[in-house]
Amino acid sequence: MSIEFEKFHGTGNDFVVVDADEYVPDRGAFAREVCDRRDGVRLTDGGAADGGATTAPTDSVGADGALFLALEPKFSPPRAVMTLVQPDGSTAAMCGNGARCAAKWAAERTGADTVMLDTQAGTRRAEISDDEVTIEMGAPSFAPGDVPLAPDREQPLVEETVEGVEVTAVNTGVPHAVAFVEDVDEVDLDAVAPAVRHADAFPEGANVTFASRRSEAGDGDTVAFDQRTYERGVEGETSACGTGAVAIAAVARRAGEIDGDASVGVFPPGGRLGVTFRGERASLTGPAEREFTGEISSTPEPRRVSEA
Ligand SMILES: N[C@H](CCC[C@H](N)C(=O)O)C(=O)O
Repeated sequence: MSIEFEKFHGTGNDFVVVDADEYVPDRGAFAREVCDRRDGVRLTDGGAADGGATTAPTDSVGADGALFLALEPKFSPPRAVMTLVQPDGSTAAMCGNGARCAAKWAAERTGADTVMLDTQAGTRRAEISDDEVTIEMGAPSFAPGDVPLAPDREQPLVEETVEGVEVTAVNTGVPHAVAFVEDVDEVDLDAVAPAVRHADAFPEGANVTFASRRSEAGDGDTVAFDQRTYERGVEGETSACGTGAVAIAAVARRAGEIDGDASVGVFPPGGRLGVTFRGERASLTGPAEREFTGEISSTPEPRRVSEA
């Protein structure tokens, strides 16, 4: 049994997108398999033909996650239920770049330029233009129960040292530990981030995001930051992370470093993301592109519990 997929990326954060109507009995096993950068997604013959492929990789390309999308086209605007299953088989409640890809996917199928996405972090409205998607990201929360922090914790975790790194904890749909440093490129992410990601302070783990302020902003931004994020579930650095970009802006805002209505440019290795706020609610803007389509020839069947 083969499964059709479309490969998208949002600022280099890349996803295998699968219509929820496809028969995938074990999504965790599927994601583990297709996201593998050594043995994961391959194009089958003809896979590029119907997708207007811009690239046709012959080798495995892997992905940062598998997005399962259940389209409900009868609503106006159309809706889609989004589930992100990560390379380790876990699900994440929200993904800013994945949501922008999901919105683009739904827009291509329906012709709509506004799409409502139902995520585990809430319903998010997305506006799609030719090359960019803007998505509502809700109000970032520093509340201990929302991040979440350890159950006995009553105060937000702000500028505290966790495993040797000074971080502030915020939930922007998923938990992030944000550290401001002089130069993100000087950080040995694989050396320092895993301990923070697994720290007792974060009972459900955390994505670990480093940021440094650029001396000058461009592109109409009031302020700009460089970003590098080590992601839970990927267990490594990704080329971009949308919830992380919002987390940087939210922490800088809380610290009084930027004005409430600032237009914030965030630069992960994969490009530029824009973050703005209306009141406490954030929006995220950036490119979302379909790269190619393909088929995966088989999907792992669910394992019996005794084999797991
Ligand atoms: N890359 C995503 C975030 C995924 C978060 C996930 N790694 C987790 O919380 O476990 C983004 O663009 O926002």
